[in-house]
Amino acid sequence: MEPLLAIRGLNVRFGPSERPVPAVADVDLDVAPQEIVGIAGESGSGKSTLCGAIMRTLVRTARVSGEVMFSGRSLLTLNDGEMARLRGRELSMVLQNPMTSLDPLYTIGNQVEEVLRERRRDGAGLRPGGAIEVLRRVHLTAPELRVRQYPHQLSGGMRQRVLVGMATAAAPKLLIADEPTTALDASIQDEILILFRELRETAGSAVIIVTHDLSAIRRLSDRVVVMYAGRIVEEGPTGEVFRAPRHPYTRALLASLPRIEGDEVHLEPIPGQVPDLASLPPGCAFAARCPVAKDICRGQRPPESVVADRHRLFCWRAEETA
Ligand SMILES: Nc1ncnc2c1ncn2[C@@H]1O[C@H](COP(=O)(O)OP(=O)(O)OP(=O)(O)O)[C@@H](O)[C@H]1O
Repeated sequence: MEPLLAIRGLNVRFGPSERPVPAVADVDLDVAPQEIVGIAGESGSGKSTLCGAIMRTLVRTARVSGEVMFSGRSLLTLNDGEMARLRGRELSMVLQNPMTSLDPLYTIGNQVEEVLRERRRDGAGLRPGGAIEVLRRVHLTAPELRVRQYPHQLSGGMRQRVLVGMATAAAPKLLIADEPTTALDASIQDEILILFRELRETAGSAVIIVTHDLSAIRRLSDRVVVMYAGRIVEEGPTGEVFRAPRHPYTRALLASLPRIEGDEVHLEPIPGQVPDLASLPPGCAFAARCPVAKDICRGQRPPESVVADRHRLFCWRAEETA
């Protein structure tokens, strides 16, 4: 099947060209229509930068090169007007902080209606019911009241529901959700994640979800992409990667999840620190922390190994980790 999103050779660099910070390096990634892809990795691994490059929100702060094909169009070369038309319609983003994504001066109803108006302008046949119906679909309580309220009158969980509702109403081909539940209570996180699944069912959307919460990725996504120091280190079907992770970094990341055995909680933090992107070693960026690294890992960048259908990793020890 033709991918909905096809990224090739994507590089994003911040900072001066003499001392660039390669926040995303040589990323190739496909997302199929209606697929849910989870992106995992420690803080600073380039997850948000990757999303920003797709949405083209970094053009003024970073140097972006490579190719991002979305639904047959090259996003990095579209003009600003064309990109603005895609955003919020075919391509939507839900961010961590729902307060900054909603306008404090307009009621919730006004803001949802605006999305619906744009859709009608695009000729979309919408179900009747308007904003109240949109809010009901994301299980917001008392939607008749909420449409008359302002963002500050809602809790964080309610605001995030509103944003997911607006994204659902826009029925984008691709929704990018960057840490969409981090600011929320644990009890609400699951409900928001379920909404992303519903978005796929009802609107046929594909979803890229970035999160520190590996268990959310396990429950929600079809495929998982693990990033380290700006590069993809492993990518594969979620069940397979969680059952049998191949990259030593993926293994370490999964081992760092809390495990409950009897009355005890076990977790093994990953020793060492994330490297400074401005002065990366020549080989594998994880080598300094890797329990199975050998000389070649420190000297040369590992090649891609395809270990199963759509399951690949970048590791000199790929054969031994089977
Ligand atoms: N505007 C910027 N200018 C300079 N460096 C930046 C900028 N934005 C991000 N970076 C750097 O790029 C690297 C990747 O950051 P990014 O936010 O993409 O990581 P992340 O994996 O999303 O982290 P987190 O999980 O904490 O959100 C970091 O080292 C960060 O310091």
